[in-house]
Amino acid sequence: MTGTRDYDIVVIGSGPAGRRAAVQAAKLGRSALVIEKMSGVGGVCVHTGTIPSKTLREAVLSLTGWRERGIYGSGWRVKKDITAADLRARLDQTVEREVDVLDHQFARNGVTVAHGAARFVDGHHVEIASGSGELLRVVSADRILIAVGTRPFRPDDVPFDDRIVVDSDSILALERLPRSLTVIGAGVIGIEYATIFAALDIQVTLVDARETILDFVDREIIADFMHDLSDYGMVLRLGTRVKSIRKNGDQAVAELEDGRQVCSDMLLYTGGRTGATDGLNLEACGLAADARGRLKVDPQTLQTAMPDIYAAGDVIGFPALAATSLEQGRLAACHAFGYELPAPEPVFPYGIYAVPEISTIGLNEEEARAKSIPYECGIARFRETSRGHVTGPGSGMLKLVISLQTRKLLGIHIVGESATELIHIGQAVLTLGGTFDYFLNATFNYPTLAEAYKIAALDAWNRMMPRRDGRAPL
Ligand SMILES: Cc1cc2nc3c(=O)[nH]c(=O)nc-3n(C[C@H](O)[C@H](O)[C@H](O)COP(=O)(O)OP(=O)(O)OC[C@H]3O[C@@H](n4cnc5c(N)ncnc54)[C@H](O)[C@@H]3O)c2cc1C
Ligand SMILES: NC(=O)c1ccc[n+]([C@@H]2O[C@H](COP(=O)([O-])OP(=O)(O)OC[C@H]3O[C@@H](n4cnc5c(N)ncnc54)[C@H](O)[C@@H]3O)[C@@H](O)[C@H]2O)c1
Repeated sequence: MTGTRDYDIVVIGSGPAGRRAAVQAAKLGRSALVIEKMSGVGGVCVHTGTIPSKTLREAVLSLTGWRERGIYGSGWRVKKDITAADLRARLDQTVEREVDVLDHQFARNGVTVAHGAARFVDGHHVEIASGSGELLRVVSADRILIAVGTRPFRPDDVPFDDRIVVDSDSILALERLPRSLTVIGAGVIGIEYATIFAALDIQVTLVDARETILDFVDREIIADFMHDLSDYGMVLRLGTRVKSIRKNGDQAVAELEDGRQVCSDMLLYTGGRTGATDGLNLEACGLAADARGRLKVDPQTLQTAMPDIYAAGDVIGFPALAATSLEQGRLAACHAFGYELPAPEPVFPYGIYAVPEISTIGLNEEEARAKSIPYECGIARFRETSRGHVTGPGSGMLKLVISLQTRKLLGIHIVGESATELIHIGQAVLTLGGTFDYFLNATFNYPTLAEAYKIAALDAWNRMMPRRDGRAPL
């Protein structure tokens, strides 16, 4: 405790932004209290978002033997009759371990955790209430960080019952595996779940009002990805809005604006998320959220309009990733206690844990063209790497976008096995301002998927090099 207030910082929410901020404050010798309304710490990230969805994906890939199907054939299964209980068992175990690690991290660093819902009394006081609304205590702090995250957007006209019509929270309580699934919303969440369920041989229909999916990703990568989706037999209904969703007995029925109707055993609605600011009584501290419950901050410092109140993580909107939320939490805590950090890297990677994975950083080909930057691309197919043959994943590609003027890497785009890990090799070269010559000259372990970088660099080099016979480059 410093001065007259109870804590140096009170952090509302224990997701990636909140937990990183609290531990950072403690490392700076400050007293920190984390208020969390769920019974376990970790936030949406650990309980309903990142970790559960990635665990489900991993459970599905191991139990179905997905990665070995390229070797043993499409009928290969590690376990026949996979049940919802099989998936939930792995889910519960992973979440429990994550919570344990975080509890221990807080304890080791002297961060106090209070369970209950936080609500502002004024700019330096917060009350904590129990689940039933009973006031437990009021705490004061010099600084407050709002890291309350988001929750699934649930429109009033969608008949959610968390059994047949579910959102990305309630799908995790899955009691049975449906035979058919409709996913409304082909954002990152919708795409990840659609492909995870398709890998279980469940008939999936994916619906989105937009004509195209994942518009921030290089189109050639998406074309490769779409090819895999049609290989699963996934039905795509793009460019059509959902007019109505209803239940008919044990089926969900979605009426589309183009007149078509989709019936399935389960419907997953993933049409975006809303900032969880409504219960915070923001007026009491002089703040207001926008129509989607989000707060505005100074991107350099993460201060809100009230300088002693910071906000970080999904509650401040784009890019709304666990990865970026962690960094924002650290930045906010450092600024709050007088340690100026450089602003976050403007270029950061995206990892989409669909089946197959997609990962991307920097400019894609369409963006390079729109900016009139002269560029060349280098492409490697995973089937060109020996590792691809040894381990099985047949499909996948890595694409480099390279400046023709400077030879610097402008972007890296990957679809396929381990894309979210492989991207970080390219990220290091790109953010350190490296040229693609690094990949031309470096020796790679063999056989590896990372070798795809070298193959892609050679591909670009072949096209950029003047030919001895005077003909145009290949
Ligand atoms: C299905 C899904 C998959 C995802 N996959 C990925 C991924 O693969 N990679 C990635 O980088 N990101 C992913 N994300 C996004 C990632 O989960 C979020 O970016 C991240 O969790 C945001 O962290 P946060 O710190 O803002 O808080 P959150 O994790 O949202 O947690 C906020 C916490 O605040 C608590 N809280 C809210 N209001 C109060 C209150 N009044 N009092 C006390 N506590 C309160 C909540 O109970 C919650 O525990 C995914 C999200 C979803 C939904
Ligand atoms: N791997 C990752 O990094 C990861 C994974 C999951 C989620 N996330 C984060 O979670 C956030 C939320 O993801 P999301 O997928 O819920 O939201 P989103 O806003 O990205 O996507 C929602 C989609 O639903 C569509 N849609 C909405 N209403 C519709 C309707 N009535 N009919 C047809 N289509 C409709 C929209 O066109 C949009 O494509 C993302 O911004 C992302 O940052 C990240």
